[in-house]
Amino acid sequence: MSGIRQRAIDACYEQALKSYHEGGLPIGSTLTRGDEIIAVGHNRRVQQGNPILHGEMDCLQNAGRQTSYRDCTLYTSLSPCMMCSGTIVQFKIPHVVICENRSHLREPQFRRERAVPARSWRCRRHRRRSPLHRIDGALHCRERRAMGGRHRRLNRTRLSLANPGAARHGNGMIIAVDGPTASGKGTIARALAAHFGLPHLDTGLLYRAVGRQCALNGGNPDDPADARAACTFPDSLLDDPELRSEATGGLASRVSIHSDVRKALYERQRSFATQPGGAILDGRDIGTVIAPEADAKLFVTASVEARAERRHSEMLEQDRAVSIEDITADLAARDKRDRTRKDSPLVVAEDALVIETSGLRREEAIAAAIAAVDALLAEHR
Ligand SMILES: Nc1ncnc2c1ncn2[C@@H]1O[C@H](COP(=O)(O)OP(=O)(O)OP(=O)(O)O)[C@@H](O)[C@H]1O
Ligand SMILES: Nc1ccn([C@H]2C[C@H](O)[C@@H](COP(=O)(O)O)O2)c(=O)n1
Repeated sequence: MSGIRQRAIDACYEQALKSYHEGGLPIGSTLTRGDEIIAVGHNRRVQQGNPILHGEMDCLQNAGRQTSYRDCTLYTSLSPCMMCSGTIVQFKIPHVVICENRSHLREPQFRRERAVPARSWRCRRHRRRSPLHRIDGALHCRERRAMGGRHRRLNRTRLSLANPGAARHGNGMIIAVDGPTASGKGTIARALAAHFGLPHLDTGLLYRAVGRQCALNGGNPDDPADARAACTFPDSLLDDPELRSEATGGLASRVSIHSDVRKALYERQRSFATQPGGAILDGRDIGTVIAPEADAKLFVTASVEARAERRHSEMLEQDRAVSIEDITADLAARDKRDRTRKDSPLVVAEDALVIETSGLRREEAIAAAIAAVDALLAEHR
């Protein structure tokens, strides 16, 4: 990454941290021209009791009047709000670099429509483009994760400071999404995470990693000792595309019946759920075992037929020929195993809202889930 970009991103972070230490919201911003940092600023809404002093506004104010912003780049530690996006358009700032927007993605459409190029990041080694992290420059995935990670940690802190509802447990808002295979819980959980600005964990992936590791070890997933031994899988396995396959889903369902496996994975899920700033997790036992104190619990479900249809379409898209009958039989077997196992079976938590998605399009299911969470949070207030 070029020197100025690195310095500007570092300056955003330092400004965000400064605000945090002043008791404010940790959001920082930097304005650059060529190789020079013209100004820095940070959110001072709390410190000054000024509702419009966002990080970007503070930075632009500190820069003073500029005859033109044509050759400027505005860096911001978090996705700019409508007011700041409007100012960016008004000042004709041609480039915006968003250091981290997984925690909170705001007004991307507004900026796109008005042709403000928020630069997307591309891995210098894999040439993959990331739609989420918008740290510009030639970064390798790992460097990007480290850069975005520290901004994300601060941004999560921002959520608990900015959203009093989210601080109900002094630990941030927890949303639990449970449901059977292919019910759409992952789709809903990811959309809720973007909407509420929360980090998300797909807990099924952890069980899939155990199942896969067990197979790689040449173990038997039905044997408790073999399954337990597979719990020490390396983190890199979580990136293995094979984890998403139906075969691994079946292995995951088999290893997940063993209490030792569930115990081994408990702490990882629990600490994700209780991290400062809150979290959203999807799985089978989030609302009942992992985070029974969750602020909002959803149980997402759909008929076996609808779920089999969805899986079938997914597979056709991937050019994989499997009959719908085979998929239906596999789903039914996994449902039975997940619902009837002794330890932490898939059940609807008493205080969960059920969302039946069979007749709902994706967007409708997401809208229903957002409305349900809003209703559950309103109940708590
Ligand atoms: N309401 C919906 N209508 C149609 N298709 C949907 C709907 N919700 C999700 N899908 C599609 O169904 C498939 C399964 O959805 P998703 O991965 O969200 O389910 P899941 O419950 O998280 O599955 P898994 O148990 O494998 O983690 C995906 O291809 C998704 O795009
Ligand atoms: N919290 C969880 C998450 C998953 N499992 C098991 C049961 C599932 O069949 C399997 C794969 O999950 P998926 O990726 O399809 O959501 O993992 C569980 O027991 N508890």
